[in-house]
Amino acid sequence: MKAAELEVAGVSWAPTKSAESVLHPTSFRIAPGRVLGVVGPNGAGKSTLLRLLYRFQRPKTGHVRVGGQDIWALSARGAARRIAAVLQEQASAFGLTAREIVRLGRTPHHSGFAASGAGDDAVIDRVMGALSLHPLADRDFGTLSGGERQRVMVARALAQEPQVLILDEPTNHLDVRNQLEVVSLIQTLGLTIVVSLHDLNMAIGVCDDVLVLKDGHPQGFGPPQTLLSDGLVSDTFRVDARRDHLARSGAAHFSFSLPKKTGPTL
Ligand SMILES: Nc1ncnc2c1ncn2[C@@H]1O[C@H](COP(=O)(O)OP(=O)(O)OP(=O)(O)O)[C@@H](O)[C@H]1O
Repeated sequence: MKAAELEVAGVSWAPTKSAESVLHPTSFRIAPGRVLGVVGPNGAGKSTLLRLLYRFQRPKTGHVRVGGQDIWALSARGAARRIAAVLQEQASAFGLTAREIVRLGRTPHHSGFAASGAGDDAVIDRVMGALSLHPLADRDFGTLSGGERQRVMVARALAQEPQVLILDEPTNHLDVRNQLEVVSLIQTLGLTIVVSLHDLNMAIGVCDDVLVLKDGHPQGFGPPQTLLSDGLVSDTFRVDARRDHLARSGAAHFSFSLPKKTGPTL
């Protein structure tokens, strides 16, 4: 799989008939193979931005370019060969086996009614192996655990052989072991990745750069080690945030508390 540059130039979005934008003009550029984390409080606009990146919604202003090409100048199939997404809600996948779901990732590579071939099987075997899914290949998706389903959906996205991978809260509902596995996978894929994360400590560990959003406004973009200061995090999340270094590993680590209330107490 070959990574490509992702360029986001002045994109904004508002619901139809609404004058109010939920995402205000946002710009950044990610070099091929870099990992961008999108962080911010609930309702900040993270999923909205991600929907623009995987061409589910058209931006009200601005452009998204992959490898220099505007994704809306491509066909839906052409875009799906370059960008794949792993989303939080996957209800439509019930009733199929794990392998059948991974096979769906090959659809953008077929023209017309062409059947899938040996090349597809090789890709499917490879990505299922990478995610340790062979033992689950014939299981009905609906019978899998949350962590197993997440691995199947990542495999389906990788079967698309994209250049850019979008992950919306990929560690939600996962136990510690599965969270670490997803994180380690993200770090080893070599794709250009945009991942929304609620866990800032995870963002520091995984991401080359982070974009901080608040109320649909970008608050900053840059390497997490320098961008995520106590002040920016406290202000964005309306908490008292304190960044320390873990004694054993020396890794940066945030802890949080509610701001002390001023004024009369009960
Ligand atoms: N289609 C829509 N119509 C109206 N409002 C919308 C629509 N899509 C998103 N919004 C609003 O835009 C804001 C941003 O939503 P979004 O889901 O992007 O936030 P988020 O940062 O992903 O939040 P969370 O962390 O809670 O998942 C919210 O107030 C949401 O209600």
